[in-house]
Amino acid sequence: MPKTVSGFSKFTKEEKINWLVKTYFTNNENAKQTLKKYWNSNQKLQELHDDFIENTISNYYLPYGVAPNFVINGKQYVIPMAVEESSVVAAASLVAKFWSTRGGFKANVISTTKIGQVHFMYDGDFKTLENYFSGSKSNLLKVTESITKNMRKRGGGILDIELRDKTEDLDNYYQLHVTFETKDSMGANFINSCLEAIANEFKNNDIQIVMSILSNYVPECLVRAEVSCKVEELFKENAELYAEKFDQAVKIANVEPHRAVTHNKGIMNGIDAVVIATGNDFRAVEAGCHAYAARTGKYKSLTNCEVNGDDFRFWIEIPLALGTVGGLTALHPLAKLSLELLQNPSAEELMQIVAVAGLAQNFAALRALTTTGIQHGHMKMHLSNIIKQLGANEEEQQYLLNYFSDKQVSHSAVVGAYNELKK
Ligand SMILES: CC(C)(COP(=O)([O-])OP(=O)([O-])OC[C@H]1O[C@@H](n2cnc3c(N)ncnc32)[C@H](O)[C@@H]1OP(=O)([O-])[O-])[C@@H](O)C(=O)NCCC(=O)NCCSC(=O)C[C@@](C)(O)CC(=O)[O-]
Ligand SMILES: NC(=O)C1=CN([C@@H]2O[C@H](COP(=O)(O)OP(=O)(O)OC[C@H]3O[C@@H](n4cnc5c(N)ncnc54)[C@H](O)[C@@H]3O)[C@@H](O)[C@H]2O)C=CC1
Repeated sequence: MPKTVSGFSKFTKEEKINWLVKTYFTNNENAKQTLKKYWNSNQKLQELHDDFIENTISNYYLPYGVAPNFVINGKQYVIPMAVEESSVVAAASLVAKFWSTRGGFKANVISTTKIGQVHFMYDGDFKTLENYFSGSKSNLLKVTESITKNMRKRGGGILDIELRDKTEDLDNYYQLHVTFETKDSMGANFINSCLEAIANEFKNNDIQIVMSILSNYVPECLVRAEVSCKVEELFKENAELYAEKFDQAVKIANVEPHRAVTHNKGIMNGIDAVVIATGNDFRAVEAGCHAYAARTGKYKSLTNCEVNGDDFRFWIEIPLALGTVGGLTALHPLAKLSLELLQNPSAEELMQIVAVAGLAQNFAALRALTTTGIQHGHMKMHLSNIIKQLGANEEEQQYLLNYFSDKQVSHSAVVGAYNELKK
């Protein structure tokens, strides 16, 4: 077993790679070459990426695609998507085009409040704590003034500080529950700085601060996106039957968590791709969306459907804490480019775009699932990946793509056809 390494963080990049390949790889040169192949030839750009995180030894890049023809609240968009999974961008593009001739997507932001909490322990009389809190509340706001000054000028800042008694859940546990408006920033660093200043001012001999941190659960930072049309506009044939099956698919996701998780994974295919492309924090968005899906105590669909006579309506309501300033949004050249492609949206507009991407993705998946089945389209897009994995040359690749143009694609069918060709 390799020995623990000390001082690794102080090694140069080259030294880190040398240590790694010597310790963990049998073919040192090959591993080194793979890592180096992904370095950017522009040294400045590479240094920028090196500095995003710690112990950077290479870049791990995702394909960056675009889905054109989105119409959101009457405005045209090309949506950037950073994602590794085939058929996601194709599905978004297909659905964007489909809805562009049916009134497009309608989206609106319901609320934009973010939350942060100072968690603390207190083993005394609640009335005394309440009095102490109300006596110090104005001071708690005062100590954050230098941090919130610019945000207040933008119309944001701290909205309120509440004392919450959580002793029913955990002995001696209380919170300062703080609400924020962070305008065009996601606000994580801003919120955390405010919370630490508040905690520092609030603590006393009887109050033990445990931690001060924003919450990634933001049910009051909500966005809604919707599509609607007449049932007969939905499907070329058997529209009523397929609309009913589509509706049932959503209902199933609402009652069956195993299905709901996959259903919501499909939604996140669209959401994460845009969140990543715009330099936002996809872990925060993922955690918040799944918590919202489970807000009733049961994990459910993030989308809803209604078929009312001739009318079809399909919508999503999700919490999204996004930024169009701060974080990596201006620092990562591709994130910056994505925002420019989206015509430099405000955070609220970006919330609408991301919600639409999630809804579009779910529409594509449900339409495929309830009609042809998912594998038909997905495997059509995945075909070239399978062919490349087999090591087919250009000519063989072309032959196999033609061969499968009118056949069902599966991994074993492609392997079979390739082996036949090689005979
Ligand atoms: C895959 C499609 C789009 C094929 O759909 P199709 O009707 O066979 O496509 P087409 O070849 O007739 O082309 C029509 C349009 O689709 C788009 N399109 C088509 N091909 C491409 C391409 N190569 N590159 C870019 N765009 C493409 C594009 O907009 C194109 O229009 P055009 O540009 O020609 O004017 C369709 O079958 C589909 O939407 N399937 C669903 C795919 C899906 O949901 N994938 C997600 C991954 S599966 C998963 O992870 C989630 C899941 C499914 O488990 C979630 C759940 O269970 O709910
Ligand atoms: N739990 C979590 O989600 C955590 C996330 N993070 C990271 O924090 C980063 C996001 O934090 P932020 O505070 O948003 O970024 P940030 O620290 O880059 O700050 C953004 C700043 O931009 C300024 N600003 C300029 N114009 C503005 C406008 N129009 N509206 C609002 N602010 C404007 C404000 O001073 C604001 O504080 C992300 O990279 C995220 O990954 C950090 C800690 C925890």
